[in-house]
Amino acid sequence: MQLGVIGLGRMGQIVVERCLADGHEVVAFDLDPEAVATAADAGATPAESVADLADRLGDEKRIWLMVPAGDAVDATLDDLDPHLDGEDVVVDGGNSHFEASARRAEATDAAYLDCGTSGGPAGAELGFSLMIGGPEWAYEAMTPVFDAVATGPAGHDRMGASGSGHYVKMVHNGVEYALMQAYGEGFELLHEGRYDLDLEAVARTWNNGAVIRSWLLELCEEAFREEGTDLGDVADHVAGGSTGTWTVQEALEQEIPVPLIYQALSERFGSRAPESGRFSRRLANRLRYGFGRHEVQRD
Ligand SMILES: NC(=O)C1=CN([C@@H]2O[C@H](COP(=O)(O)OP(=O)(O)OC[C@H]3O[C@@H](n4cnc5c(N)ncnc54)[C@H](O)[C@@H]3O)[C@@H](O)[C@H]2O)C=CC1
Ligand SMILES: O=C(CO)[C@H](O)[C@H](O)COP(=O)(O)O
Repeated sequence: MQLGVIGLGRMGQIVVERCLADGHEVVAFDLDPEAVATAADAGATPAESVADLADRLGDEKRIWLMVPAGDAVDATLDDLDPHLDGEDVVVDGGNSHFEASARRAEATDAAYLDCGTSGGPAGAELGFSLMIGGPEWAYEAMTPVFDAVATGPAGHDRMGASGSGHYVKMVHNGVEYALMQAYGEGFELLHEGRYDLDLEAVARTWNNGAVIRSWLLELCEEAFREEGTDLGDVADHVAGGSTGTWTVQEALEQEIPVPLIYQALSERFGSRAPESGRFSRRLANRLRYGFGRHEVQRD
């Protein structure tokens, strides 16, 4: 299949490389010419603009957006819209708000798929987990690409109508916050508690058969191995927070109590006060690098 990819950062380059590796043809565009050159080196056809990318795709265009959520998605769709009709499919693989995705699906002539993407740059080799919302026929049409970008056929599914893919990803991120907070609190107690423990050894032991083993726990093990059992100069400042905020806002609207997710989000906000000093926050800061290659704040 021929696929246009717009947005060639940490995640978009992986979409390009996994599609090329699976035998698909890729046309690539980014505002940053260096990112386009990287995609071209990997085997993609470089495009000079969104319009150029659209021109290089035939009828029944298949386009994947991997730009930052918000204005960049709307700006890209504004440029794409004159080139799209009802036989085309656009996938937004970023972390857009589900209501914005439902609005965009209504507004564009193309079939619009909102695709929550999990696995982060660190999961590039394995492939991603993809949660997709939008028209069934468009999901079917894009399945060869989803097979390539995801871990395989079991790594993606259609969640339901427009918006549902990003809705599921939003809740996924809320769960991610609470899990990070739980590991952070446990390791903080072990770090400050009664025994002089090697936390890498604790994490490694837990990762081998314990009830609480997980990828995030493997990233805890990696963090202690690379930073030391006291996390070295990793600061107690946790960035990010938009998807967790949306999860809490939606839970309030639905009157569903989500105290763990709310608490994890407020811990992030609390970490931004000067000299907050908590170990759990320092581990959360380092884990965001582990799964998302987000910059580690250091003292
Ligand atoms: N990094 C991660 O772990 C994950 C990120 N996401 C989401 O995927 C999306 C992309 O994330 P990253 O690749 O990490 O971001 P990034 O910042 O590494 O890359 C974004 C790319 O989009 C380009 N760009 C920005 N505006 C553009 C425009 N109007 N037209 C063309 N190109 C444009 C930038 O030049 C940059 O190369 C975001 O929505 C993010 O929230 C989703 C899951 C995991
Ligand atoms: O979606 C993700 C992981 O699943 C991305 O890493 C996202 O950037 C996390 O951002 P935040 O910490 O602000 O929620």
